[in-house]
This record gives sequence, structure tokens and C-alpha cells, in this order.
Amino acid sequence: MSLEQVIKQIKPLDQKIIEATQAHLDSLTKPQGSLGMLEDIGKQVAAIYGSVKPPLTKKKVVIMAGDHGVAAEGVSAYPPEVTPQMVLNYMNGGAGINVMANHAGASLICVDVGVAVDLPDLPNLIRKKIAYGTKNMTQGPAMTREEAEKALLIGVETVEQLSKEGITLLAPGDMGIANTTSSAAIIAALGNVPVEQVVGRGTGINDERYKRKIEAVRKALAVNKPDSNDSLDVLAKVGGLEIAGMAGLMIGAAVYGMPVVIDGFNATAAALIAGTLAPLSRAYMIGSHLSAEPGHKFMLEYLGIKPMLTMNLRLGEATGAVLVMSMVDCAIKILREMATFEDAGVSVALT
Ligand SMILES: Cc1cc2ncn([C@H]3O[C@H](COP(=O)(O)O)[C@@H](O)[C@H]3O)c2cc1C
Ligand SMILES: O=C(O)c1cccnc1
Repeated sequence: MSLEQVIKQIKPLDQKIIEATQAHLDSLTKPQGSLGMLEDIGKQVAAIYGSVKPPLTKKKVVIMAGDHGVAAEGVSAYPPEVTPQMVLNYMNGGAGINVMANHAGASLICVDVGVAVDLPDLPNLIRKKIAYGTKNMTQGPAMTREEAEKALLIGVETVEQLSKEGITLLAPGDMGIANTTSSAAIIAALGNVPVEQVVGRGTGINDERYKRKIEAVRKALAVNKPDSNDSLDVLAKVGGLEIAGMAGLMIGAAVYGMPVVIDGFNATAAALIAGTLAPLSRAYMIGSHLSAEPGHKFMLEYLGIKPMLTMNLRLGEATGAVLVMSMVDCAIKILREMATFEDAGVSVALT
């Protein structure tokens, strides 16, 4: 199926269920609206699952991994070998996301969509490499349009498989040295935001590398002239294979009817692509945190997503998203378990 055909399958949320969930929330023993954003999540997930009292979620973290040619410009504090090394770390259970996913009750898989070296056959590693990393975007397009579309479709297919396995809540994460350079270029291009406002320190670069990073983004935009009205063009020219894969996961979540929690700077760059290619997919996205990367707030504003946490996280890997996965279950438990004014014999509001 083509990407266009996939996107056509996305259904808008059922307004009747949103209204019924609002009425149910207002019947529960609390001042109306007092559970704030937990109530918003409750209404959103009830509409996605098609039930005012949905079951608790079955959670999956999917790390998309891919390398970036622009790493050659000296824009990261770490060498590109870290990308495959971290993939093996995920497989061994030792990364930050392994610990945090376990804490949240989520299982994890990693998809190699573009790591620059071959990886071994391992149970939770899905090998779908499209290229050995992207090309250096300061010299020409990072990918072809076909490669970008292929990576997006791998994300969609991954969700199709997970949906068959009974997964109902998704957290896309990223691993790819130098990807904050791509993500900065994406928001600069799509949101028309000045480059110096969206380039941050990523893995913790020094002043010299920071200057090179700003220069790299400027050059990538000047050389490629991505069309801000064509997000597939932006993705192909200045994006990354793992960013495309994450965007595919987000579109897939909407197609297969599951909420998707949006992590930090790189995952939100993917959400910009998904949300512009498939506007209806935005209704399936749940914001998580505000990254320490300065460009993140511009992305969230563009998408109209409200972050729930401000914790100075700047790791990626879906680490902020898994924290919010627990809140999704909490919102569901409120819908399922709280007593109503009538059941508990509590007096309702004065008029
Ligand atoms: C050990 C390690 C683990 C990571 N996990 C995620 N990232 C994050 O940092 C990288 C982006 O930052 P930059 O653009 O500065 O390279 C990506 O790999 C991202 O996933 C990591 C980075 C490192 C070094
Ligand atoms: O916010 C993020 O996702 C992030 C920030 C810096 C480096 N890697 C990821």
C-alpha cells in the first residue's frame, strides 16, 4: 500500500464518545475539571479506543535507529559508532530507556532503518535497513524521496504487527548520532523559525561544535531549499531515516487506533512530519515533556501539543514518553474506578 492510501485510512475521533466521557468525568467525586490534563488524556484515549471505560494499556517502546551523514561536520559530542553500540545496549537491557520502560511496564523493540554498519540477528531487533546512514545534508539531500517514504512505511508496518500482538499504546524513540542537527533543520524549514533559535547543544557540544552545527543547518537549508509546503520533501532533504521511521509509527498509530506518546526533540520532529502529512494523526498524539533543547517549544507550538512535564530531559530514546505512559493508565483508572457522586452519596455542586 502507498503512503497516501495508508493515510486515507485514518479516522477522526468520535465526538460522541468525547462528550460521553466528559459527562462521566463530571459525574465523578471531584470538583468539575479538577484533574486537569488527566481528564484531557482520559477523553482522548476513550475516543481512540471507542469506550468511556477503556481497558488498561499494553505498552511498547519502539526505538528507530539510523545514522546521519551530517555527523561528518563535527556537530555531535559523540562519534557515530555510538549509534550501533547503543542498539546493542538496548538489546542487553542496559540503556536509560530499558530501565524506564521496565518501570512503566512497557516492552521494547528496536528497528534498524539506517544504522551505518551491519547489526547481528537478535530477538528484539527488527532489521529493515534502507541505507547505511543518510548522506551529508550540507552537500545535497540526506535521502531520496523514495527512501524517506520507505522508512515511513516501515514505521506503519511495525505498528500493524504490534497491533496484531495486542499492543495498545506506543512510544516511538530515537537513536542516531547527529540527529538533533536534522531535527533543528526540520523545524527551521517547516516552522520558518530562525536557525539560531532551534539549534541546541544536543549531546552536550562545546562552543566550537555549536558554531559548526548552526553553520551545518544553515548550509543544509541553503543547498537543499526544502519546500515548507511539502513535508516529505523536508524529511527527505534534511531529515533522517529514524525520524522518518518514527513519523511512520505515528501515522501507523492513528491507522491502527492507538494513542502515541510524543517524546522529545527528535520524536517531535517526526511528529511534525506525521502531523503535516496526515493532519488527522494529530488527534492520536499525546504530548509528554518539554525537552531542554531550545527548539522543542517551537515544534510543540506548531503542533498544538501541550507538554505535561518539564524535567530538563534531553536524552531522547522515548525516555520522556514512557513517563507519560503511566499517566495514560492513571487517566484510564480514573474513568474505570472512581466513584460517582450518586454511588458515594456525596453532595453535588451548589447552583
Ligand atoms: C550514549 C548516548 C545515548 C543516547 N541515547 C540517545 N541519544 C541521543 O543523542 C543523539 C543526538 O544528539 P546529537 O545530535 O548531539 O548527536 C541521538 O543519538 C539521540 O538519540 C544518545 C546519545 C548518546 C551519546
Ligand atoms: O529531546 C531530545 O529528544 C534529545 C535532546 C538531545 C539529544 N537527544 C535527544
